[in-house]
Amino acid sequence: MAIIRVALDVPLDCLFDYVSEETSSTDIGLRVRVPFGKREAIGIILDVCAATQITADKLKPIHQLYREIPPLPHDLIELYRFCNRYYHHPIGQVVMNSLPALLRKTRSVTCKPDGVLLWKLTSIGQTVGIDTIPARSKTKRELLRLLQQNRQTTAAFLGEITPHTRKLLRELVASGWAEETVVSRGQQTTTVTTAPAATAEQAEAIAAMTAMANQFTPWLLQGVTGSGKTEVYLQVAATILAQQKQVLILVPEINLTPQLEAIFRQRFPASPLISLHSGVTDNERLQGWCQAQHQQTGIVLGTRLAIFTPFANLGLIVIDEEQDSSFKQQDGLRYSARDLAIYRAKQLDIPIILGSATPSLESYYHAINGHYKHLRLRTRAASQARLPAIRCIDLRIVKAQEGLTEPVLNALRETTAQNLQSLVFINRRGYAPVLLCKSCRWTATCTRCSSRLVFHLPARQLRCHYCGYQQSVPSACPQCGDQDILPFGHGTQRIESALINHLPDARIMRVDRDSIRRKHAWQAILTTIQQKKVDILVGTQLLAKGHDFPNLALVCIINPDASLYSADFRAEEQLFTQLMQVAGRAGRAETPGTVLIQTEFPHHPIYQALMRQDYDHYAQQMLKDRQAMNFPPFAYQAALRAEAPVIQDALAFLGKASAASQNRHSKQIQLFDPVPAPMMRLNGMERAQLLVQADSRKSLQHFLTDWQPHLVALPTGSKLRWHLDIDPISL
Ligand SMILES: Nc1ncnc2c1ncn2[C@@H]1O[C@H](COP(=O)(O)OP(=O)(O)OP(=O)(O)O)[C@@H](O)[C@H]1O
Ligand SMILES: [Zn+2]
Repeated sequence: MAIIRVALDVPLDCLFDYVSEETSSTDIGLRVRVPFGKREAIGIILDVCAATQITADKLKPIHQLYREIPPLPHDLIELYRFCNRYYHHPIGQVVMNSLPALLRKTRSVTCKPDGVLLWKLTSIGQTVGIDTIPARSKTKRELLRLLQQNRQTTAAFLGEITPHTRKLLRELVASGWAEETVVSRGQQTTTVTTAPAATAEQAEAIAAMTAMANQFTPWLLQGVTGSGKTEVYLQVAATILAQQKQVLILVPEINLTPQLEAIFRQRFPASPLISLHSGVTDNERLQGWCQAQHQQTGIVLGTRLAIFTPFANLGLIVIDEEQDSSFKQQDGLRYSARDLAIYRAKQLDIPIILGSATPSLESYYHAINGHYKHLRLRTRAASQARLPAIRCIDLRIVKAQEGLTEPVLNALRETTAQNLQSLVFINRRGYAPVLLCKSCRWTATCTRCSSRLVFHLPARQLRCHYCGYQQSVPSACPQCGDQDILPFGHGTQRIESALINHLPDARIMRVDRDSIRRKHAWQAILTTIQQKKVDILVGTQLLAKGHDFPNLALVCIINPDASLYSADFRAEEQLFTQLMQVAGRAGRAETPGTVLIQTEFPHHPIYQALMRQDYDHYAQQMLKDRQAMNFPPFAYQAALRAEAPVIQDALAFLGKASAASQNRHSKQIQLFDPVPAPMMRLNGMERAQLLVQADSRKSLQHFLTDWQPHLVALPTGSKLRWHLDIDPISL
C-alpha cells in the first residue's frame, strides 16, 4: 500500500495525501480521481511515499487511477515545481491549469493515434550498409535503400515496390532496423518547398547554431525586419529533425500560426506538425499533447501555453518575436513563456533561439553581456529588398483632416495607382475612443472600469474594451440633455470611412479584432491580401506583427503619440518596438518601401531613432536610463496586487502586507508604498499594487519565500482578492 501525493486544482499550496493499493513510484505523473470534501476531484500524482502525517482515520483511498495515457514526463513535473517556487503560485493550480481541458475532467480520455502509419528506420537501421544484405535479396535491398532515402514512408508506397513488402518489413523490425510511427492526418502536403540559398548572414547564423545543436545555448537572433529569421529557424530545425528530435516554436499570436504552419509543413512534409493555441478544440489539443509526448509529432507550433507540452525528445526551442508581451500570462499563473522556455532548454540541455528585430531590453542586455550568444542579420534577405525610408509628417505644420494628412492621402493614391498595397496603422479599434458632450464636457465612461467607452459605428454602440460592457449610444447627453454629443478622436472604423471618402476607387479593408471575429475570417483576409484583392489595409497591431506581405509598399502610422508620455517605464520600449515592427512590413520584396508617421513630436528621440532604424543605439540609451533609475533589467521586481470593491480596502491590505514584511527587510530589498493601479477600476473592482524591488533575483526570491506565508495569513474579508506577479511587465 502506497501513500500518493496529489496535485489538485485548489488555491492552497500543498499536495494532498491518499492511499492507493495499485500505485508505485513509476506512476508519478498519472491522473487520479479522489474524494475531496464532499465532492470528487481530479489530480496528478506528484509523489509516492511510504509515510504521511495524515492520521489513518482521515486518510482516504483514491477512487480511480487512470492509465489510459502514460504518466507525464519527469521534466514536465520539474517544470511545474519550478513554476510553483518561482512564481509563488499553488502547485495544484500550476499543474492542473497547464493541462488540456479534457485531462482536467473526471473522465477517461482516449488518445487515438489519429493518423497515418509510416515506416522509418531505427538509428541502427540507418547505419546498415546496403551491401551487408545478400545480393540475391534484391527487394530487401531496395526496401532498405528507399527507407534510407525517405525518412518516413507509407506502407502503401513501399507496397508498390514489391508484393512482399509486409513480410520484409516484419523482417526489418525483427532485426531492429525499422519501426512504425504514427503521423497525424493532413500532414501530407502537396506543395513541397526546398530551402533557398541562405544569404551570407543567414548562413553564418545557421552554421554557428548547428555547430552547437546538441547543448544548452541561448541564442539571440537579432535580425532587422524582413531579414529572413524564419529561414534560419527552418534550417536549424532541419538539422534537429534529422536527428529524430522534436522542435517547439512559440509565436505571440494565434494569427501568426497559419502562415508559419504552412511554411513549416511545406518544408518538412514528412515531419508531423501540430498547432497548439486557443483556436484548437479541446480534443485536438489533447491529441496534439499526446502525439508530442509519444514523438508522433516532430514540430509543435503554438502560443505561450504550448511551453507546457510534454515532449518525448525535444531538441530545439524557437521563440519568434521574443519581445512580445503576450508571452507573459496576465492572470492565474503569471508566467513568462519566454523565461520558462529558457528554463526548459537548460533543463534538457538543448539550444534555444530568441528571434526579434527589436529584442526585449532584458534579452538584449543578456546578449551584449555575453550571457546569450548574439547573432545579427543586418540586411533584408530577398535579393532586391531594402529597409524602407521612414519620414515624419509634422502635425503642427500639416493639419490632418479626419485624422489623415494630405501627404499621407497622396502617398496612398500613388501607391494604389501603382497597383501596390498600403497599410494604414492605427492602434485603436472602433470608431472613436471618446464620446463627448460639447456643452458640458460629459464623456461616456464605463461604470465598471476607469475607462472611456469606445464608440462603435456599425452597431451604434458604446463598448468598454476592458470588461466588454456595451450600451446603445444615448440620443442626448445624460448629464445636461444637450443633443450635441460627438465622437472625438480616431479609431480604425473612422479612418476606414475617411479613406472611403477620399479614395472612392480604392479597395479598402479593415483588419482589427472586430473584423476577424468570425471563424476563418483571418484566413480569408490573408488570402485577400496575398491575391492582391485589396489596395489599402486599415489595421491595428494585429497586422503589424511578423507578417510577410511582399506587395506592401507603404505604411502610414496615424497618431502614435498617445503612449509617448505614459507613466509606465516600459511604454516607450513597447511603442518603439511596435513602430519598428509595423514600419518593417513595408518593402519586404522587390518593391521599395516607404513609411510615413504623423506626429506632433517629430524631434522626439523615439522618432529620430526610428527614422535612422537604429535599434541598437536606442536600446543602449534606454538601458542607460533604466540603469540610472534602477529599473529592470538592472533590478528585479514583483508586484503584490489587491482588488476589492473599494480602493481603501485594497490599499489597507497592501499596507498590512508591507508591515508584515518589516522584520525581514534587508538592504537588498525595497518596498514601495501601496498605490492605486494606473487603471484603478476594472470589472467592478478597485485595484491597488505594491512594488517590491531587489538587486538580484536571488534576494527577491528569498524575500518572497519568507513573505508569502505572512500574506496567506493576513485576514482579507470575503471580497478582497490578491496575487503576486513576479517579473511583471506592466505596472
Ligand atoms: N535566403 C533567402 N533568399 C531569398 N529570400 C529569402 C531568404 N530568406 C528569407 N527570404 C524571404 O525574405 C522575406 C522575409 O523573411 P522573414 O519573414 O523570415 O523575415 P523576418 O526576419 O521574420 O522579419 P520580421 O521580423 O519582419 O518578421 C520572406 O518573404 C522570405 O521568404
Ligand atoms: Zn468596463
